[in-house]
Amino acid sequence: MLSSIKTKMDFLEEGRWKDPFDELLDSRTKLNKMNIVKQNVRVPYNIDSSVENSSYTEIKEPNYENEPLTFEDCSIKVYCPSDSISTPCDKRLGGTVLFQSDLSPITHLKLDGVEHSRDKCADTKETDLYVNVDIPFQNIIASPKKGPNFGKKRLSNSNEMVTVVHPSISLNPGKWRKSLNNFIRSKINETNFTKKVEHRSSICQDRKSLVLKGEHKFENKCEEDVLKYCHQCTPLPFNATYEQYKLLNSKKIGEGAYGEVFRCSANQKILKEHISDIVLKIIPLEGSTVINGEKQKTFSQILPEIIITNKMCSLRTSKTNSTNGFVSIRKVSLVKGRYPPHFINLWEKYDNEKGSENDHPELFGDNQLFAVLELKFAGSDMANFKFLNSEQSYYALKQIILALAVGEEEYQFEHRDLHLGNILIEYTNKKHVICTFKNSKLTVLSKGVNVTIIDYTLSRITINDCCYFNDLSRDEELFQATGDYQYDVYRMMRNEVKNNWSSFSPKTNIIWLSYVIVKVLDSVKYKSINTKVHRMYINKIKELQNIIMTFESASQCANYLFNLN
Ligand SMILES: Nc1ncnc2c1ncn2[C@@H]1O[C@H](COP(=O)(O)OP(=O)(O)OP(=O)(O)O)[C@@H](O)[C@H]1O
Repeated sequence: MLSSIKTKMDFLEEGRWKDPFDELLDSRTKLNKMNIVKQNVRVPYNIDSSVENSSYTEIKEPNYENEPLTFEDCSIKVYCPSDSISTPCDKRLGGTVLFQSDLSPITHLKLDGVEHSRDKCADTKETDLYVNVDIPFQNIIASPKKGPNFGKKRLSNSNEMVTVVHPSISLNPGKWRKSLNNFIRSKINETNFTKKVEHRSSICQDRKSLVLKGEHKFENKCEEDVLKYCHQCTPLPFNATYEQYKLLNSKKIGEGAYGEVFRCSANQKILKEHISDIVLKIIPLEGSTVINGEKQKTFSQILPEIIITNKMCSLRTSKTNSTNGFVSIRKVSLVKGRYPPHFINLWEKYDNEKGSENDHPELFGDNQLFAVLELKFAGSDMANFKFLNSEQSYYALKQIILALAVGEEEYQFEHRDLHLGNILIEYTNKKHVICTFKNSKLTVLSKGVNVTIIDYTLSRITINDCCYFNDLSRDEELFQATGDYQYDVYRMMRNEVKNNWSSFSPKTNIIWLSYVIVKVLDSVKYKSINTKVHRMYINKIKELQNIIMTFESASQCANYLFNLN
């Protein structure tokens, strides 16, 4: 089949592949160049899990010779007028790791240098699993033991903050920024860490986030807007809003650099709306307490996540273009107060069983604000899901392509961080997954699985001529990591958008699809691989792999896969 595709392509005259959508893209590019479209461009309010705003202009070169480096020395500071930034805080992918780059993906510091030590991972059996860790921070304490609580800030019995230290580093694809941040924190004793952290805005702070102003002064009324999205006038008391008896079968299921994620069923007698299985993503806001090594998100940084999540969810009921492929949000709340004890118990249980990389939520005080995103539970991430065989993963892939295509059509959506941790899979009894694409009803076989895309930290959308995006143009460290195709993808995206992150460049979705295809072929888990059907669909996926980069958008790819014009 592949050879026939190739042959066809060889003989087609130029432009033959273009459909009306391509033409639209062409003219959009022209219009963009002429500065006619997108007069109102909002650069992201997206923040991500690892970076945040900085508000400096100076780039300070550390004085290596005369004095020890400090956190301040290590930070490249970039002026950013108001809003924030973000970063991919990726998901845990379970695989191993490694930044083989000489430069720290976060700090731009040369990781192998000062003392030429190679800190080998003590906690892994793989002999070549190491990262050069000569970070030029002083006061590094390498503990000989690694416990489950390594690297975290905790309250000691005497109520003093202590840091548990661990000796080695192991950075996974996925939430790499979080991992490295934790690693650095854990290598620094508490006194110095606390002192230094007060004087920095982030370990990895050189990403700017701009707001190119549109018609209304969005950034000045972000708190108001967040409250509006919450349908509230003031923050609600945290404990009373999420009382234990309202939630059944609660469990912590995940964590990000900012958020803690709990799963529970709403008690139907208490909550009228019927959603049986919900996820609470709890994100501290606006406080001065540094948490998980990062400053807390601001209203202006959380707002885009709320807006994009809402918009992508609204595609479920949209007419011309609809899909269930983006996570469903039930509501969002702004709450205030200490972390409720039942959530603390769940946090500790998770920590004991799995080991948390996050700080203990007891750190939060009485006046702490939190955004609580109530999402529908959507399964486990693709890196941890075990597919029956490649037929199932092939149809999961088709669902992803369709969801992205629908997002492109409706909102000029680009996900821009579609690693396996941001693709959730759950079992379904429904035979088909249905969507509407450019007014046509399309049906994909589910083969027993349903796919949901989450985490819009780096995403880009256009709503009413306002573009929300995350300006990665100064985010050098994001483009320096190596060790997994995921990190090449960030560089490929940068080339594609020519570092103009506001532009609609749906090819980025294609680049991420090429990554997903590679993972489906090479690293996702399968129950059964010695079957004819598995081999057959592996070949089909390989055929798709061979042509995927010829498409300019997920939309164009969907046209091809579904034989549309
Ligand atoms: N709707 C959901 N259903 C099931 N699991 C979820 C859902 N949302 C989040 N999770 C789980 O929680 C984890 C953390 O969620 P998420 O990535 O949204 O947090 P985050 O704080 O944005 O992370 P980061 O910013 O560090 O990337 C996910 O990797 C996933 O395992």
